[in-house]
Amino acid sequence: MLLALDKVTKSYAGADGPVPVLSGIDLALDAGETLALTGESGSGKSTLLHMIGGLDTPEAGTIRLAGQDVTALDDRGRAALRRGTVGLIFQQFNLIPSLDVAANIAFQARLAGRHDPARADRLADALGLRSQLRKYPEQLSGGQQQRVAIARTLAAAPALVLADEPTGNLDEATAARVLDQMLALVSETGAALLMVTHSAALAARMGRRAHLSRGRLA
Ligand SMILES: Nc1ncnc2c1ncn2[C@@H]1O[C@H](COP(=O)(O)OP(=O)(O)OP(=O)(O)O)[C@@H](O)[C@H]1O
Repeated sequence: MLLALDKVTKSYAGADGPVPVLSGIDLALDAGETLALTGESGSGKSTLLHMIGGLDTPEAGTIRLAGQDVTALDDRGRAALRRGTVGLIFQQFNLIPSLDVAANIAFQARLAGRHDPARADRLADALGLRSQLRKYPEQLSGGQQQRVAIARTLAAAPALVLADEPTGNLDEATAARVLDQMLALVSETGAALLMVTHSAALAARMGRRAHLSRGRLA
């Protein structure tokens, strides 16, 4: 089992006391599996991804990832997890403004000690970034920046890709093509993919689907 969540619970402070967001989430994901996570705006999808990626901590419950208890790690341990095991693709692309596209794509793979120029090239081609490699993030459109962020994560070949609406800035045809690439790469490396999406068409192409509502997964 690559990822196992056991009774993960989280609430945020509200005006009248704590407001529960996640109420005992159980979830298991094997290497190679792909899961679409759907749910209304505000249902807690990003909160769940942040906790799996070690960016936030649950109040109760445990998250085991690649044999480690994420909830028991200190800041350094969680940073190491993000560097080596998890790839995060968020709605904010967090590209490095002083690096060109090629260097942005290679950045995480280098940190993880897994830079493979051939894989980086292949991803740049597959995601339609070949002619953008010497440009800087500010010279790109939102959709191009999003594709660089996706290429950067996949180039590092993480065991688990966590993606929060990774194709939200792309038109339907480009989104479908980018998902093809994500699915091809995770299948090639045996990674698992957990992707938040509002698109039923994209969700239908994932191996499994889970819906988050009222703090619970169904
Ligand atoms: N740091 C925070 N402090 C207080 N409340 C928060 C915080 N982060 C999230 N929330 C609340 O928790 C709930 C879940 O937020 P979250 O961003 O996880 O939802 P989501 O399903 O990802 O939504 P969307 O689809 O709109 O991105 C929301 O009601 C939000 O207001």
